Amino acid sequence: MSETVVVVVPDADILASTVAARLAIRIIDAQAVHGTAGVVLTGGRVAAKVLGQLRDLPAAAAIDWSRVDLWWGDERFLPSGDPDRNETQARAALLDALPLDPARVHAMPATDGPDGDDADAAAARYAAELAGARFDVLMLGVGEDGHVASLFPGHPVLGREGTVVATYDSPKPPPTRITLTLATIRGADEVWLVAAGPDKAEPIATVLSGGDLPAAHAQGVRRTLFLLDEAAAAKR
Ligand SMILES: O=C1O[C@H](COP(=O)(O)O)[C@@H](O)[C@H](O)[C@H]1O
Repeated sequence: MSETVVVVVPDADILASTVAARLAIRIIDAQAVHGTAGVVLTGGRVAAKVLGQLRDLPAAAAIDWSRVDLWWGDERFLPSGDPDRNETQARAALLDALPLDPARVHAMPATDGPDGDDADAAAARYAAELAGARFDVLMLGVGEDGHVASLFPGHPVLGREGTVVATYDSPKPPPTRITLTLATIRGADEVWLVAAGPDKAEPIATVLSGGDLPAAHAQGVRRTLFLLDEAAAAKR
């Protein structure tokens, strides 16, 4: 039986530092049990803050970064190095400073990758790469409209089958994106929904009261954590 836990902290800075601390411990524990840790990163403002905090966290010295697999929950389908790519943001905030094994950094393909601007082929390539992967923790930001990854409310992408899919007309730019499906998200051991700020209060309240938004369907096999600041939790 999966449990859902809601944790509220005073503000976005404290949220970022506490999520970073949780993430470090989760990785250390996963490595103790499995030898490796599988982490799914998210894009968005609070995610960048979390990664920045992890960079400066003393406990992160206990992580063997060469045995961490990094994945992404979604990606804006743009050229590699584009500042709007979630990968670029994560590299700048943290990854470039870590002794990672490049073979374990599983960025979603870019438009200048082997499939060019064919987002369907790029999504299929990523699906093949993640087949059989273990996700110890999968982090998600929550959009003002209740989207997670690039799964937008009312969008046909929600009904797509498979593990990774392309979407061509996202309401939030850029329109072409690659995203894990809800089925894949729900295969993670723990799902963490991380949200800060008053713009997130409405969707968080809707989701926690049983409303039908994409974020409401993002649940971990063992645990689902809502990690919120007071502003994001204000209307629940
Ligand atoms: O476009 C995206 O937005 C969401 C939420 O971002 P935020 O800045 O409002 O926190 C993010 O979770 C997703 O990964 C990203 O592609």
